[in-house]
Amino acid sequence: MDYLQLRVLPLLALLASLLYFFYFQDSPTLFERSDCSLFPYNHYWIISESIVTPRGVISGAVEVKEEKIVSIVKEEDCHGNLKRGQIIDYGEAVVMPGLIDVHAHLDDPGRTEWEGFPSGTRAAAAGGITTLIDMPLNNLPSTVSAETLKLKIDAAEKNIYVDVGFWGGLVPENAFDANSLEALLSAGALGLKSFMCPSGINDFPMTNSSHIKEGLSILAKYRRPLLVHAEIPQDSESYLEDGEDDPRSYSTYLKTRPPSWEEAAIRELLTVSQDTRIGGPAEGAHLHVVHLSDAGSSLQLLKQAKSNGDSVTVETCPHYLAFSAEEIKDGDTRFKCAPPIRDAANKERLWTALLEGDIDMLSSDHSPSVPDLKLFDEGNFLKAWGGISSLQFVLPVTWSHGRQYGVTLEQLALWWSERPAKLAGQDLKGAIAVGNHADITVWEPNVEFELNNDLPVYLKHPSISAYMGSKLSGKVMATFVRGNLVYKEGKHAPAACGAPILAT
Ligand SMILES: NC(=O)NC(NC(N)=O)C(=O)[O-]
Ligand SMILES: [Zn+2]
Ligand SMILES: [Zn+2]
Repeated sequence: MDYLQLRVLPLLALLASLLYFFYFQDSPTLFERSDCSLFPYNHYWIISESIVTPRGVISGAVEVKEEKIVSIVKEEDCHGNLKRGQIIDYGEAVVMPGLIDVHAHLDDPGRTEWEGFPSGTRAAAAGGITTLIDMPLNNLPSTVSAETLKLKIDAAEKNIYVDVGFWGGLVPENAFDANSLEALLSAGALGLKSFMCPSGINDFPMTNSSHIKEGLSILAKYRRPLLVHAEIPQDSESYLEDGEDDPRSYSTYLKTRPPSWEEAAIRELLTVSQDTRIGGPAEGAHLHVVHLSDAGSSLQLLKQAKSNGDSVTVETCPHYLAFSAEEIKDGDTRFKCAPPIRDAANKERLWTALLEGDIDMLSSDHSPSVPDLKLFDEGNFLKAWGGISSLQFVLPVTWSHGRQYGVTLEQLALWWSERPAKLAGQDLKGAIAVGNHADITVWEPNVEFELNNDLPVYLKHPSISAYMGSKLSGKVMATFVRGNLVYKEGKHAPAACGAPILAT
C-alpha cells in the first residue's frame, strides 16, 4: 500500500460516514419505509405556489413528519428556513388534500374478477384519492355482519395502496336485530348503507322506511351515518310499449327509471329523517343520499329537509356532471348506471345545485364488473349490468367540466375532501392542516391528456370505463398517504401500506 492510498482510504471512510449520517439522519426507519414510499424520508417539506388549505390557497411549504402535517408556512414567512430538511418543490402544481371517495365498490373479497383491493386502490392512488370508503355490496358475501366485515378487513390487509374504510349493509335481515347491527358497528363499520330498490345483488335485499327508521335509531348511539340509494320503483313496465322501444337506445333505459323513482324514495326518507333532528329520537344519526341524479323535485325535497333541521346530506357523482343522456350512443352500455344519467338540462341544474351548496359533496360510485356483463356485443341497455367505472379519473373529470362553471380549487377540496371526511367521521383527514394526516395529492391543472391505451390505467378493466376516449385536463403527479409517497408519475410504491380504517 503506498503513501497515497494510506492517506486517501481514511478520508474516503470519513466521507462515507458523513454521507451516511446526513442521508439517513431523518429516516431511521428507511428500510421498512422505502417499500411503502417512493420518497424515503420521514421528515420533509412539500413546496408549491398553490397549496389548498382551509384558509385559502397559499404559496409556501407544508412540513411533513412521520404520518402528519406538522407545519404550514407561507412563502413570505419561510426566509430560507427550509434548507435544513429534505425538500420536494412542485413549483406551480397544485398541492391539495387527497380526495376521499365515500362511495366505491371494490368487490373484494368474492368478486375480485370485477376489481379487487390491489387494482382498485392503485387506481385510486393514481387518481389522487388517498382514502376510500368501500361499499358493503358487490363483494361476496355482502358486508352485513361483524363476521362478514372481518372477511373484508382480512382481504384488505397488505393489499391496499391507500387508506380504506368500510360501510356496513343495512338489510331486512339485520334491521330489526339490534345485536347484529351493534356488532357490525362495534367491529368498525363507519356507518351503514341501504337500498330502497333492488340492488341487483342477491344477498343485499332492499329496505323500506321501517328498516331505515330502526337503522337510524341504532346509528344515533354511535353517531354514524346511514347512506341510502334513494330510488323506489314506480311500476316501470308501463313506461315501455311492446316492440316500440329499442333496448340499444339509451332513451329506452332512461324511460324505465324516471326522476319520480328518486322523488318517491326521498319523499319517503323525509318521513324518517326528521328523527335525526336535535331532540328527535335518532339525534346523532345522519342520513346521506348517495348519487343524486334528479336535480328537480328530489333536490327540492332535500333542501326542505335540511331547512327543517334534519341531519341530511347529499352527494352526486362526476358522471352526472360530465355526461348527458342525449350524447350516449346506441349500445354503449359503459354508460348504464342507476339512477340514470339524465338530460343536459338536468346536468346544468346539478352544477347549479353543487355551486350553490345544495349538493354537499362528490363521490365516484365506482362500480365496475367484468366486461362480459356489459353485453357490448348485444348493447342491450335493459339487460346489461349497471355501474360506471371511474375511480382513477374523478379529479380530472370534475376539474375539466367544472372549469366551465368557474369551479375553484377550494370548492374541489370541499366537495372531495373536507365534507367526505366529515361524513366518514375522519377528523384527521380532509384538509391540509397542522396535526392532520399528510394525505396529499399534487396535480397539474393545465396539463391535458387523452384517455387512450397509451395512458397507464390501473383499474382491472379499463375498457368498461365510460371515460376512455375522452380528453381531460388536470393530471395527477404525486399522491401521499400518511406521509408515504404512494404514487409518482406512473409509478407506485412497491408495498401496499394503506391502512384499514375502523370506527372506534
Ligand atoms: N350493485 C351496485 O353496485 N349498484 C350500483 N350501481 C349503479 N350505481 O349503477 C349502485 O351504487 O347503485
Ligand atoms: Zn346505488
Ligand atoms: Zn354504488
